[in-house]
Amino acid sequence: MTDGSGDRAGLFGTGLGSSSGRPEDVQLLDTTLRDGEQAPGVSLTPEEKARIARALDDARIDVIEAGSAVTGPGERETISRVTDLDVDATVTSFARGVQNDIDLAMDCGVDGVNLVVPASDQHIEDKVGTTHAENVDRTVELVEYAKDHGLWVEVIGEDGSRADLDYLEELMRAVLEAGADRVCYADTVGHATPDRTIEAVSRLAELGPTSTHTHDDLGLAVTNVMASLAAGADLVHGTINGIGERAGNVALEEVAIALDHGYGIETMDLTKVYDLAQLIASKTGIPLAPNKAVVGENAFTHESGIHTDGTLKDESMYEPYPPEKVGRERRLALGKHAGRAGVEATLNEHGIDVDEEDLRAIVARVKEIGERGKRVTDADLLTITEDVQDRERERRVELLDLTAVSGSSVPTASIRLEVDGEVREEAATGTGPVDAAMKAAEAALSHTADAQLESYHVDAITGGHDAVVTVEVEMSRGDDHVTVSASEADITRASIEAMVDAMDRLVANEDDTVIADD
Ligand SMILES: CC(=O)SCCNC(=O)CCNC(=O)[C@H](O)C(C)(C)COP(=O)(O)OP(=O)(O)OC[C@H]1O[C@@H](n2cnc3c(N)ncnc32)[C@H](O)[C@@H]1OP(=O)(O)O
Ligand SMILES: CC(C)C(=O)C(=O)O
Repeated sequence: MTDGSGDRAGLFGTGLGSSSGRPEDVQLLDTTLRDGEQAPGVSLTPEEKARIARALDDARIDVIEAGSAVTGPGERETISRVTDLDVDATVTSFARGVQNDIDLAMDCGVDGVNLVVPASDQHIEDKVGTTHAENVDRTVELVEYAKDHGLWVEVIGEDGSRADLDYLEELMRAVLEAGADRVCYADTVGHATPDRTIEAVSRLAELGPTSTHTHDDLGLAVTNVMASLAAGADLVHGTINGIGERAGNVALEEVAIALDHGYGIETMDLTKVYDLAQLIASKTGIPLAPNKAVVGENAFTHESGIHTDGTLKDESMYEPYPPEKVGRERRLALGKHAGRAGVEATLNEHGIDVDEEDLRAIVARVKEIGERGKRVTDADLLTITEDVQDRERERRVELLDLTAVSGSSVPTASIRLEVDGEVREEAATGTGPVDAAMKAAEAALSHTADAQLESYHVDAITGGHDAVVTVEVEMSRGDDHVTVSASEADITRASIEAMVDAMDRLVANEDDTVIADD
């Protein structure tokens, strides 16, 4: 579907995605394992890099920059693990304008190098301490050396966006003549405007195949990629989730969806994007902002009554593209901005019909809770509805007792539950007391085996080490989903209360035999 602008005539009037000679075939270079890993505090193990590289390859990324071989022996081991995978993508290593960096990259078995040389006066004179002429000569020699060793070579002019453009052009012309496969325009400090980007990239693209490497310091990373493509670049460097130095690199998933949706240009397999984003967030420890485009938790969640009502009438009413396109699902949430349509639809999902009068009362109560700044879970909604309809809730799963022990020995927990009048006891160990308790609860409820924990969130409501925490869980059983929250000073107890409550809600309408012990 290409319905973003409805206009394939072009970006900035240049004809991106049209038949005007601008690239329709755009390739992606993922540098999550190199520039992404340069985000402070991130260090991926060989196993993690291999797993991420495999996932990037499955998502049809064209080039994987697996790291900087010069960094050290540990990094070389991780790069070698990636090259051992024998993926379809071209696997490269960063290398400075130093022969030893190229040799170390080759020792890791890479297909190519991203040869990074200074391009701006500041980088040439003050950082590397060379001259403009010597920089050209040295880079040409290194390109010839790398090509003689059978490598794919991309020459990156570091700080290219602040370079003198005549010099940048001279440098890049020389390296292409020396056999480099492509050159790369680098907005190293994320300083460029789209106009500057178009000016620089169009000059390089006249010389030969040109890549673009943008950073988000001004929030212009995606715009500058689009400007680069419009100016003739045909390969985009970026990272999944936009992680990287300082404010990060351009997020490849944002580039990929913008090209697909806006211009009908296909790049990576978009259906793999969400799983990739989760993998990178969990392995790097850099969480996704809820409002992050494409992969943020809220990207396809609708709370406002007007939006929810519109979405229920036509799914595309408040979405630029369907969530399934990027491997996601649409969700409706309840809170202060809820309206009748959304509340009624959520109740119907739980098999509950309400009349107009009850619905009005339920909506008012939902808004009241929302106004207190609380997320309104399914369990909150069901409790409100029972109250409004004057119905007693008969619990089928109840927590009787919970003990969790942690410290210098292996965390252990034991749990006692009552399920349809029958007492069940289980114990388990885990990575921490919450994990141990959740495992014990899962074991005690294993007769309801098909229930899955879909998500688990913790928020501290008050500050300090005696803070009250709210745990929100989402559980599913077949097609049924339920969200439940519980607040306690004890995080283990809050987790188990939420989980047990969710199970109780999921089996509420089931036949007695479903959770009977066998
Ligand atoms: C914009 C970017 O993302 S660039 C990539 C950043 N990535 C990294 O820095 C990878 C991790 N880095 C490292 O492990 C180390 O910095 C190493 C191994 C590369 C170098 O370590 P050291 O020898 O201790 O040098 P140090 O880190 O202090 O300084 C960097 C050196 O690289 C040189 N250098 C920087 N860029 C380039 C370049 N493009 N070409 C050649 N040399 C360069 C600097 O001039 C400096 O050399 P000097 O010590 O002779 O002045
Ligand atoms: C090494 C280069 C490509 C880089 O990361 C940058 O310029 O930001």
